[in-house]
Amino acid sequence: MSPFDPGAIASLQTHHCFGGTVGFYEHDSRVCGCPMRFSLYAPPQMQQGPRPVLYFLSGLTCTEENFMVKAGAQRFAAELGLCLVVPDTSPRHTGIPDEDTDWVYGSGAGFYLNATQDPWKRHYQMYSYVVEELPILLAQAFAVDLDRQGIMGHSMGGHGALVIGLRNGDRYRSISALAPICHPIASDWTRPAFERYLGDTVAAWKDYDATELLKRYVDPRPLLVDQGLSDPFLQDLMPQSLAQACAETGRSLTLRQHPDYDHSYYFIASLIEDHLRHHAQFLCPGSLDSP
Ligand SMILES: N[C@@H](CCC(=O)N[C@@H](CS)C(=O)NCC(=O)O)C(=O)O
Repeated sequence: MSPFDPGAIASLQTHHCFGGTVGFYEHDSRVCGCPMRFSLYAPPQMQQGPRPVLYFLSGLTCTEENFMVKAGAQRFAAELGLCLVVPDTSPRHTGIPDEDTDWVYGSGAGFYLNATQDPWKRHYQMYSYVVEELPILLAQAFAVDLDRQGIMGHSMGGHGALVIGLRNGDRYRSISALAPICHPIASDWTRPAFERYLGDTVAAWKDYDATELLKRYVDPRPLLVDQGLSDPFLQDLMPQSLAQACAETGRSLTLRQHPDYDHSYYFIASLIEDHLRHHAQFLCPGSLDSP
């Protein structure tokens, strides 16, 4: 049996939506050593055969539900034939002391990395969960085409999408982010989580920092990033660090900065269509031909 064999999944609820289905699921994760939840939008085209998968990684405090309820992405996923998958943002109910006490680490704050430090390392393995275990699970249960995967995310999830996408050029054809945490090891807001999960070795932190990773991974996939200029977290998100790293390494980056938009799902809902169309260019080019 594969170490990433996800076992059986339980369907918690399903809802018909734009001709397809929004579903919420739970399974016993071997990688995280606890039950994990995710949501999935199956577009109507999935009834005819495998469709590309576009992951959305959510931000701090979110579950697998926020994006499905608030972003309004299903309308465009149904048009483009994209399967949307939204994992939870961390393991939960693991029994780790203080797991629920602070919103920037522990529950809802897995930072999409593999913790190496006690007490987190036994469960907080979100990087391997998203990259390895979840796709295998999906392929067992749904008509998904794992040769066509894209990844996007918001805030902490934007950080996750950039890091996971950059480090896995062979797995993800397309990457985008909304208000991503671009340089987490340089911010007093996010560095404490890295210290807890990864210890005090800066080299280990750099494996999960998009600005640092851009210097390591050179490939032609362009990045799309949107950022609101009335975002209260702007100072800690550091899009300028990402832009500078892209400029220095020749990476194609479309960084769109929007006056008046904040950090909320109102911002995400306003721009999500552009992100799905960005990914569709690479995941299902034919879908953009129709008017
Ligand atoms: N700490 C604040 C802010 C948390 C926050 O803004 N989280 C963002 C991601 S960084 C989010 O998407 N929240 C969920 C939502 O708006 O539905 C809170 O708990 O309300």
